[in-house]
Amino acid sequence: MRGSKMAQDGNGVDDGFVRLMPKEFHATRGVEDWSVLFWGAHVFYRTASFAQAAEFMAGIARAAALVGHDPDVDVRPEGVTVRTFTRVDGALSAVDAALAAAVSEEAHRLGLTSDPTMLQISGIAVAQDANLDTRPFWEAVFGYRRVGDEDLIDPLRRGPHLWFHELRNPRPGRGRTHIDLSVPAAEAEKRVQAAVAAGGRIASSNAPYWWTMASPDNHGVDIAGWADFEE
Ligand SMILES: C[C@H](O)[C@H](O)[C@H]1CNC2=NC(N)=NC(=O)C2=N1
Repeated sequence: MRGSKMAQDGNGVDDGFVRLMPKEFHATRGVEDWSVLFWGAHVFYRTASFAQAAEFMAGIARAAALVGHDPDVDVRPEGVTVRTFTRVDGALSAVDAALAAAVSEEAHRLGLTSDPTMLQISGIAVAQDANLDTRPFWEAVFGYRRVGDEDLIDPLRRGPHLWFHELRNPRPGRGRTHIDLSVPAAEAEKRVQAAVAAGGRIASSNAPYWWTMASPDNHGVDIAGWADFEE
């Protein structure tokens, strides 16, 4: 599958850890609230206030200290998003499952509930001619760093990543860049249907792994659920 992004794109980086595939991650007890998207395992818990989000943040910090692995955390008054990964390309290991379970325990202690419909990772896919390398330009413009041969990422993992792929046959009516959206597997098709209801079109379907969508004026968006089922 084209989608074995994370497997292939450890990109020669063998950090000597035992990779936990998404299917194995999901088989771990206590991580039921989590989804595996591009760049790691993610969860979103709703909070009633910023103060409650901060209280949860303190619990997350305790969980991280206990497990010995630090997550990325996005704190908003509406809720808290947590991401864990082991390798820079988002590949997981057992420690991510342990941290995920510990974070969920803290959330449940506070009575928080997760909402997977709030999870998504967006990226910009840039097509380039086979013998052209435009990565240095994009690296300079964004101030991004390389991960493997195909991706550039925000060093603090905030903005969308850039993915470089070869421009295959010219595709009139579709530009040289498209948007990638990685969502929980259970959300992908709903998102496709919502996009169609809003005037979009399915240009090609690789259901349930990914759909290539076109906006009413032919901008491309790929909606991907595959990261959540990789075995
Ligand atoms: C829809 C499809 O899953 C996406 O276009 C994938 C394909 N493979 C990919 N591979 C890499 N390395 N980065 C990506 O962002 C990416 N996106």
